[in-house]
Amino acid sequence: MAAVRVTMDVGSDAVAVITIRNPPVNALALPIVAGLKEKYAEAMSRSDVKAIVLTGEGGKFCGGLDINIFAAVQKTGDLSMLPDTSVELVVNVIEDAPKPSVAAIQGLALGGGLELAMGCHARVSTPEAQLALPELALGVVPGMGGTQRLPRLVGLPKAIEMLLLSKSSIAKEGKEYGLVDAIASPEDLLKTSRLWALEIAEQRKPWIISLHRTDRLGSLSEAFETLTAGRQQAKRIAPNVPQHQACLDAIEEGINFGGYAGLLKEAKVSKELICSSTTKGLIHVFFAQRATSKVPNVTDVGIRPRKIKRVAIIGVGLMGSGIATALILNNTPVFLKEIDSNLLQKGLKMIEANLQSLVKKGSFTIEKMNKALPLLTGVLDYSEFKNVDMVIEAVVEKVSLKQSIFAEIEKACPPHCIFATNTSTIDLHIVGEKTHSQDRIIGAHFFSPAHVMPLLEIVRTDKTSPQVILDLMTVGKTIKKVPVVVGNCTGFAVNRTFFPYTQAAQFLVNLGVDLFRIDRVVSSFGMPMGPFQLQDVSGYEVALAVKDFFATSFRGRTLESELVGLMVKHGRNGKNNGKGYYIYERGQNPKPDSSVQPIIEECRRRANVMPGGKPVTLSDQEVLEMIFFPVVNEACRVLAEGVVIQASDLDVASVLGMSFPNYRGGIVYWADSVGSSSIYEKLNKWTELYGNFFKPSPYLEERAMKGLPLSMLHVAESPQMKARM
Ligand SMILES: C[C@H](O)CC(=O)SCCNC(=O)CCNC(=O)[C@H](O)C(C)(C)COP(=O)(O)OP(=O)(O)OC[C@H]1O[C@@H](n2cnc3c(N)ncnc32)[C@H](O)[C@@H]1OP(=O)(O)O
Repeated sequence: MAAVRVTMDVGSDAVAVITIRNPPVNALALPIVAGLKEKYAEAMSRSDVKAIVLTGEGGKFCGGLDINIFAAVQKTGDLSMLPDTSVELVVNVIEDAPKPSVAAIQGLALGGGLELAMGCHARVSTPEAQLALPELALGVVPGMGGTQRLPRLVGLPKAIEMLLLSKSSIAKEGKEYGLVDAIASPEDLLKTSRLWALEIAEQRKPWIISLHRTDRLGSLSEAFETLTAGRQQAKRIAPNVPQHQACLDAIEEGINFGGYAGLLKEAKVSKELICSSTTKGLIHVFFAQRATSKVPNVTDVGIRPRKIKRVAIIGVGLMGSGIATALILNNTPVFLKEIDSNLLQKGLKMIEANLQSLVKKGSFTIEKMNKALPLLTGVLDYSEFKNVDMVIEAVVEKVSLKQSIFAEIEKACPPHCIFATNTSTIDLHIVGEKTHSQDRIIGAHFFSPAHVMPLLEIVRTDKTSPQVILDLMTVGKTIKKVPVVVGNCTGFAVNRTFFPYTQAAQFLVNLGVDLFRIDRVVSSFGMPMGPFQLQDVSGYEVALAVKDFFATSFRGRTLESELVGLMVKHGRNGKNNGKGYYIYERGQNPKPDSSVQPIIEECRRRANVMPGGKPVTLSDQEVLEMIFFPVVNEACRVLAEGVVIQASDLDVASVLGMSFPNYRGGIVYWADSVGSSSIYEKLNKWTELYGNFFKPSPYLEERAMKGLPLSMLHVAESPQMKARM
């Protein structure tokens, strides 16, 4: 029997339980949509069926429409491949049926899954089930009536909040604001749902059609006020993508002309969005992110992750405290080691502050914080290390210090213990040079702030054992990070790819381009902040500490600038001391500081790179390209050297580690949308003008010459290439 199917069981109580079976998340694939129609038709025709309970197999209700359908439509441009799940399925088959349906929700009801449930006449759920309409995060709008039914069930303000932020709720909260009608334990879920469905059929409970409700919408003027606020919020949080405004358009249509008109508008905007470049980028990132968990010779060789019960962290600075926060929040006991009790206390305070800020933001409850804190134990020596399964070293980027720490922990820890380093740049072979445990050495490169940023770059050497890689991937997932496995080189995948980003920006300043204009251009492109504000925020020490590693490793293609050194010399330390390129005042947005201009002038005089001593004139587009094309060029080297397993890993890493705009699909995907030959030509032009920093790599040159995408790692084996040869 095929795994993907819909089944129906009719009980002696005259309730038909219709079950979606499509592991792992019961996505609405085409056979499921067809199966639902078929089983509903059967249930309607059978005289022994009075009511229906709709549910999903394996503890999950439904993860939404099968996103592969979107990918197929985008590939072919054939919109007719999209099933009409809104009117044909939810309205005609479920909502307007002569027999009532109750959704029995467990695990999750996301996107089309929640929309199916909202089309039912009532919803019963287990308390912790996750409910959300995350379609906007995929670049589409809910297409099965979510824009209409959610506001009618939970009220407009809550619906707009859930939609614009793709925010999920757990069912017991959903019950409070009307999304769910009853909560039941997993054991009682079906029993309660069957009873509820029968009671509707027998008119002992109301037969509610959500699409027809208006009681939660408020007055017209209230609704328009909420919509206007929603539109302003959308402009702020999603300025470069269309789906947020489109979603509000569909809601507005429903408020003006009724739910059914709203459904038609929703269907129209859904179709308009699906083949847009931003939606394609977001869907690419969705699948690319899932692909990172498949690592050849690690996840496909039958080994199982070992349990990591206790972790030790060495060095409780900014990174160490962030990593510790992430671990304890996810129930892993942590030993924190520092060299003296002052530093230790400082670190413990930082962790407490991290937790408090998460509570303040509403990400965690005080109870959870109070449960997490006792999982921390501060230590000043290695005596507790005999009981740990993993050590994460997070001290300053100093080779000799790291080497001696690794030699010490080799003696102090049990033989199975994993030795991870959070270095962001140093070659792992060098870090572990003084040990005999090369197979246990691995990079656990977190991004700052480590308890917030989602990427975990897992760096393996040719000696790291698959078991150790798998264990760290599992720890990463446990603490809700996205682990991307990369190879060992200076800067690894992310910092290596992006080192030209800052250098190019500084070079542009030396060429006479306004520093704050550069930041504005880069932010408008979609980065959360420009390169100079980023430098302010991440601290100048980092920039100064890693500069030489890059200069040594990538000799001949780095650009020196004295800007950061001069800033420090003039008493500026970035956000740390409130004075960087910007001024930082408590409770206020950073303001460009015009008094930085003399420092910039001094830097320009020293660099002396302006042609004829005059500032160059560049368009915003040229500024953007001169910053990002060198990054693409380095990404090509990363691909050529096999630092990442597949090009899409670098897309995910750039989005999650550098906040490259996800709707542009990641650095390689974006570069392919620009075209390898155009990037190559521009880089060649700048090489002639400004030198080898811009020189196209052989990988880029080859693809540009052959007109191939950069994401195609193996040219000779590609079918396109063969077809051309
Ligand atoms: C018309 C409608 O309005 C439009 C829609 O419904 S659009 C879809 C809306 N739904 C979503 O956005 C949910 C997307 N999925 C997720 O967020 C997460 O996968 C999840 C929370 C469901 C599960 O997360 P997790 O347990 O970490 O597992 P994860 O690795 O992400 O997914 C497991 C597998 O299910 C697949 N999957 C998850 N949701 C899917 C979906 N909606 N369609 C197709 N495949 C899906 C993943 O691609 C992955 O496949 P793989 O094993 O072959 O790589």
